[in-house]
Amino acid sequence: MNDAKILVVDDEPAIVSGCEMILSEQGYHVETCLSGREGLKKLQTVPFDLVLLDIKFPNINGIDILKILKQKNIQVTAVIMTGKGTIENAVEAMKSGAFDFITKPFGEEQLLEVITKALESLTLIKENENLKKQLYDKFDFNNIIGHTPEIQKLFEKIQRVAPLDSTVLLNGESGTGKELFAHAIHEKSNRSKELFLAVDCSTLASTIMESELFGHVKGAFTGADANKQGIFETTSRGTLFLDEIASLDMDIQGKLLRVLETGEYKPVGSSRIKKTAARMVAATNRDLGKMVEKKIFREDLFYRLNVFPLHIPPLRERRKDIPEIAYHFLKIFSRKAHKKIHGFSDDALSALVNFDWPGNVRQLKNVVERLVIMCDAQELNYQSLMDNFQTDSQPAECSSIPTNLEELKIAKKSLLKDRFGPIERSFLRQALDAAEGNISQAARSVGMQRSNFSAMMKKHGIRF
Ligand SMILES: Nc1ncnc2c1ncn2[C@@H]1O[C@H](COP(=O)(O)OP(=O)(O)OP(=O)(O)O)[C@@H](O)[C@H]1O
Repeated sequence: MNDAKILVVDDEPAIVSGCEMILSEQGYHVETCLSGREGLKKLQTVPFDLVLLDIKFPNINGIDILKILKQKNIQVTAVIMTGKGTIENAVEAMKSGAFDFITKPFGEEQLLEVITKALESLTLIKENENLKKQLYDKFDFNNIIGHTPEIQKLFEKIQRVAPLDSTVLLNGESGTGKELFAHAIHEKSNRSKELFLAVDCSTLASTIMESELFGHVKGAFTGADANKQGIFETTSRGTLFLDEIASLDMDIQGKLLRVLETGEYKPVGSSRIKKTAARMVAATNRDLGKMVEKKIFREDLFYRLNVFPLHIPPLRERRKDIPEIAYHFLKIFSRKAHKKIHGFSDDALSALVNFDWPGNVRQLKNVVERLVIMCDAQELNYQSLMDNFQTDSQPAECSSIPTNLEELKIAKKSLLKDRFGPIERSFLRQALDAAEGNISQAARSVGMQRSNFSAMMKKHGIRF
């Protein structure tokens, strides 16, 4: 938000001109006032994104200014400048709605850090407001939601590969949307009028899998009392989505390779060759390259599948998509439940953005669904979110059994984080509630340094 409009209000000319210089150099539009009254007047007449406000003026103090702005419903993010030893005032200012404070004297780095943090939070608040406005009229159903460059690049690649017959290999953690993207490939291809069939390769035993995929003839095995058409034949000229391809055993891998190379296969028990024109899209949450190295996945099949690999990043690597996805599901589930919920509170949305989502979009979807079911208010707030995170504490997803010490350590760390995160958040909330929002007091009451306590708050997206 480098085009943000910032007002600097202080009666010390050196501070005003110093801040003006540093902030203008970053591209911000800066205006200045040398008295509290002048600053207040300006804030009431001109819209600013942020005000950097001294706490002490001869006629009016910064806290009074904040209170007047609040009464008049003037929205501006405030960062308060305080002198040494006036920490209590700073806390009061935060309670009156200031986003943060900075203690004088401060350096360029400190100033820019606090301003960047405040503006980042403002961006999220504005986005929340926009999404609330759009909630009941804009989103399209059944969409793949995502505007981050990572997802936009994926869309672009899908546009290019969809009309071709090339095999696509989707890779991504569980719940990132692999099936949704596979479907999008089908929809954007010339086969969109044909069938899209999804097969989860991990659910069927290999003996059944072969006959499921390729069909069988009467008498091929005990119980085969009639000819049966396989999935390839059913798919015909459509798209076959092979999910969890890493679960296929070596024998079927060989048969699949033949289909990919020649389009030919034999039903179980038959010597007659059949041909398929199905397009294949495969998906896995495992590292097939590593499986090849360990000789548990065929190298030739890997290269055949890997013609056009698409990686879907986990949600924690595209956090900017979280608000829009959360609102997308809010719209779907509130309609379903016949509830008119206006949106998420800012701190609830911030917590959603900061959570790591080990179960990715699927987990976010489940949390929002549960929130909507439980919600009797017009807004989904932080507390209801916390309550629902706690009931969401099912074992964190561990996509595969670790195969070495390093992987084991990573899995352990991630499980600990998933279990511990909600407890840590509730711990902070409890201390803050008991201290009526006074951060220093809350930190003291639990035996922590204020700086560590606020760092932990920041990690969980808690603002006071
Ligand atoms: N970008 C997105 N926008 C909207 N919904 C999404 C998005 N990504 C995933 N979803 C939804 O999240 C859920 C999980 O997605 P999907 O089943 O495609 O994930 P997956 O990667 O195939 O999971 P798994 O590996 O466990 O099979 C689905 O309900 C899907 O519709």
